[in-house]
Amino acid sequence: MVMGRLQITDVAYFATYFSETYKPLTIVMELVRRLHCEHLPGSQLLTLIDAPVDAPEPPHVEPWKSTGGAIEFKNVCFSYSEAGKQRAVLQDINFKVPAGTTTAIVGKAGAGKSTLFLLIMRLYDVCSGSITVNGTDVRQVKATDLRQNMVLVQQGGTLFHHSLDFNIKYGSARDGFRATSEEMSQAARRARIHDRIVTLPKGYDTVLNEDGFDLSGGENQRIRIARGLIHESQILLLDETTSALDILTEREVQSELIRSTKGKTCLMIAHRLPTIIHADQILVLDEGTIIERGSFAELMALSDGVFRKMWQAQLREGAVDSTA
Ligand SMILES: Nc1ncnc2c1ncn2[C@@H]1O[C@H](COP(=O)(O)OP(=O)(O)OP(=O)(O)O)[C@@H](O)[C@H]1O
Repeated sequence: MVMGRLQITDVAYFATYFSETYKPLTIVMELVRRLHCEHLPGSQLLTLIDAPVDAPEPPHVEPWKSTGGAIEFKNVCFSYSEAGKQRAVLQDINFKVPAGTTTAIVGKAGAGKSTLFLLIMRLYDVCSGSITVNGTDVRQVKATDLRQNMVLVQQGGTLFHHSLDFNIKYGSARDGFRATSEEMSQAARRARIHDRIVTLPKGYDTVLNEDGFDLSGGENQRIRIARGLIHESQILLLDETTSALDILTEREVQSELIRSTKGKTCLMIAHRLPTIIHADQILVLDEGTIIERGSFAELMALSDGVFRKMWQAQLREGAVDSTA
């Protein structure tokens, strides 16, 4: 079953991701955080764990680096195994994300949106069909090589009990913490958190939960956005990234995200629809199938369309302003 190799940063990265959904892994997360932050410098830890990855990998694969960020799903079906039974979650999913474009994914809770990201990152393999990144089937490359080309920023998630500097630069951990202080503050500016950080007595050296500084949910989210922006990857996976922000800040951060992700392939799962107006394509997912697709204007032109109804519902709730 297992053939790959895992580094400490991968453990931390995916434990962070899973800690939201799989509570037992918060224990792993805590362990990693302690190791990472209290005992050794991060750079030394990069090679500390060389443990197997729980994912099947083809033998003897050459190191792989994608030269572009195009993604394609072809006839993808996927089921989770639940109490020994298979439960179908995605059926016959087909879509293309050309390199450098933005695709938004919307749909009800449980529709299967986040599962698409898990499959792209190969945390699970498709049951049938295929997913390619820049033309290469993701099952043909090492998971670590694949993930080197992408970054996931999600709604929840954990920051380290360490300085803000470390927490943001952690986005470049897989590149050997190569990010400079200038790149870090640039990413923080884009995520609209720089101005807040520089008002703190210790600035970027402020240690979270020490130095009298604790983060609000929105600030936490902006630090993680800055961390995501610092990572030099061709593919950005944004899962409800700006949902903890108030509407005004969300708009600001969103427009910065659009600016800073220019040229990168971006997939974003969004609940608040005004944040995805400018996406090149929007996919509407329902119970594991794509029921509508098109640009914002195309979907709004469907008089009885599901997207249009979602928009109108949000308009009534006040989540959409009529001038958006
Ligand atoms: N590890 C798992 N094992 C079994 N079922 C799972 C697992 N993860 C997710 N599911 C189920 O698969 C379905 C799709 O989940 P997914 O998280 O992809 O939906 P989603 O559209 O992202 O939902 P939300 O908007 O609430 O985040 C849901 O019914 C969920 O309960």
